[in-house]
Amino acid sequence: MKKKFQKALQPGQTWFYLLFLLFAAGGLYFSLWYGAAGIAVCGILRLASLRQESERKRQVQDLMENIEVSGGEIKPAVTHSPLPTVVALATTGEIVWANEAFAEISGQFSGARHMRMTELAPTFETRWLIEGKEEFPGELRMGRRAYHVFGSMIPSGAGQMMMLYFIDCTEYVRLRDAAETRHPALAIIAIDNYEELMKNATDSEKSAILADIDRRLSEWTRDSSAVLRKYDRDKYIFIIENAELDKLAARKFAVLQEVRDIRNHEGVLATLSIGIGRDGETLAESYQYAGLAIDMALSRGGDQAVIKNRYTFEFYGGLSEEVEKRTKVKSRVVANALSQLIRDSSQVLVMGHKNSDMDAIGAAAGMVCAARVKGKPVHIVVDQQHTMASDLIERLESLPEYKDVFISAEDAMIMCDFNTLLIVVDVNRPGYVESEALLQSINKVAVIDHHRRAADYIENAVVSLHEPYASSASELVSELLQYLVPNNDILTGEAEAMLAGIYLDTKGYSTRTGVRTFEAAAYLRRAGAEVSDVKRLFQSSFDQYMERQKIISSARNCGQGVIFALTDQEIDRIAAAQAADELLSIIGTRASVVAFRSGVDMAVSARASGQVNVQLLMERLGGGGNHSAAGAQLKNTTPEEADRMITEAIHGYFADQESEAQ
Ligand SMILES: Nc1ncnc2c1ncn2[C@@H]1O[C@H](COP(=O)(O)O[C@H]2[C@@H](O)[C@H](n3cnc4c(N)ncnc43)O[C@@H]2COP(=O)(O)O)[C@@H](O)[C@H]1O
Ligand SMILES: [Mn+2]
Repeated sequence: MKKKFQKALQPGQTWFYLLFLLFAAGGLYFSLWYGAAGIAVCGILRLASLRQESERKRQVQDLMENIEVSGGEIKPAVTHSPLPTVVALATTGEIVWANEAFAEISGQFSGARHMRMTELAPTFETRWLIEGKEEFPGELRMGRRAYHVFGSMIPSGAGQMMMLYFIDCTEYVRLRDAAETRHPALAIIAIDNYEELMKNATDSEKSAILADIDRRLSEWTRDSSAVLRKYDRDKYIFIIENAELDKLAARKFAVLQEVRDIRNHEGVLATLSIGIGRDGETLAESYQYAGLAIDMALSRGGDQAVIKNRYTFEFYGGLSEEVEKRTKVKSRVVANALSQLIRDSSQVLVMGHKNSDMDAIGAAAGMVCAARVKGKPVHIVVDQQHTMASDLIERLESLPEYKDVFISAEDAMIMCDFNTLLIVVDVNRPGYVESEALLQSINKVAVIDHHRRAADYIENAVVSLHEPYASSASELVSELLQYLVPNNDILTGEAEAMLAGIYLDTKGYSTRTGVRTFEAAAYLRRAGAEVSDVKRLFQSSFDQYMERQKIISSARNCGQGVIFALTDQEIDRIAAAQAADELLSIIGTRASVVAFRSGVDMAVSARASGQVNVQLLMERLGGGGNHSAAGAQLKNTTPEEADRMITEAIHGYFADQESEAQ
């Protein structure tokens, strides 16, 4: 209604002139002259507009009559063509000419003229024509039917025109959609903690737990036409049609919560991981996607569902804390493979993440030790202007073995050859490594990391040790070193660097520690690391202490046990991380979030304990990290925008968690 009214009052429309005339006639009452002049102006304008309109019609007519194919006029052919055809103004989409076939499909025989294309087909747009393409992307819905639309631009005296042809594809779209909804997706379901659940259980308890999991899985799929089969003691294969899968996804894979209610006599909860592959060209490809998805679910800590399609991963769940589930066999196998790789390479480069910290540098020092003992030239690639480990780097640089070991990414690019081995530590996302260009230039890459995976991770690594249950990259490297070098070949400075990495990520052995963490620490202690020397690396400067206190004083309680502090000041990343750590120690706090300015961006550090997963919270802001420590970088964002975005992310996270729990 509003649109019609606006259109009626546009210049060129009869109503516009009638209204004008009414006002001018009203003027007669006040002054004969002004009234008469008004009526005359209105008449002149109307005449001019009629002339313009008829000129435009003539030009369009000319245009239609002058379109020729092989020298023959096609106007009658186009007019009577069974192919619905339209000529419309490119600027407004106003239809200036339509043939009989278009009038039939649009149901607007004479009325189609002067209507806009979007009035007939709301999703119509012209970007494809402007970009020089000949086909509208996807299908255009008009009424209850779907069309493939082809077209081109035609310059004319009446302005830029577009000529559009419509081919009915309703039946094709119906068949394709039906095939897509019935297309099978494949899933692998794994009991995450089978060993732990069954440990010390009697035979009857084991059977009861497994029967309970089987029953809950069957009930979950009962109303669908899915097929569920157990193929190993702790694994199931699951085949389901896409439409049914969408329903399970909409209910956030409720079986994850259902199974979490099962516990053994020691109180260990059962958790599942579900890896789903969909949209593969073949069943085999969907199965391959399912394999990647289950690996992804497990490497993010389990207790979640991951869907992998042709383009991306989607994540559901993952709220519980990860449970340690590692074997030393993997470390030994990786150590052997790394040893071989180092021996076969011309040189070794080691690289951590951007804004490297003591864990990244400590782990890198461990790898330098392995390469040095094997007699290979080795360097650590680091941006010394942007590091949180400058004191540690300085200490290492004072050792004769570390003279010229630290180099910039630019120098590394010049230095590397086709037989260089690049070892990436403490990071698995390509966009977060110290130098993405270097990562892309080297084809022999090994990855050693303890962070949960996000949708993008370094693919095609020749060797990968990825353990989200480990406290730190330094813990993993210490474990590898036990198989790679004799104990007395490790320099005290290297052992202390790795111990500093463990100390950092466990916050002085208070979080994320497992038996293996202490074993690694004991090994480093035997290699000569002094705990008091390590602790000295963590002393804050007076400025850092004051910055930390300043940000803590801006904290506010967001409810749900979340404390949020934001400052528009540019502060040291370490001070922000420490503030987030400290806020978490307030009684009743389940998560802390600290945001601060970093150039034109806003940086975020988040920490959590227990049930809150700050990795999922930070992923809402494009960041990542681990269950209990995560971060994000909000590009080109003001403090006010960051405040709004973070608050929304916190509310969104808890709203999702509540809907999942229902
Ligand atoms: N933009 C991002 N995208 C993806 N992931 C990100 C992003 N920003 C951060 N992350 C990940 O989040 C966690 C936590 O990062 P953080 O900066 O909050 O904390 C790290 C260090 O800043 C902090 N740290 C360094 N030195 C000290 C110190 N002397 N005292 C206290 N704290 C310190 O420790 C955190 C180390 O994290 P790690 O790299 O995971 O070991 C992190 O995973 C980022 O990768
Ligand atoms: Mn790190």
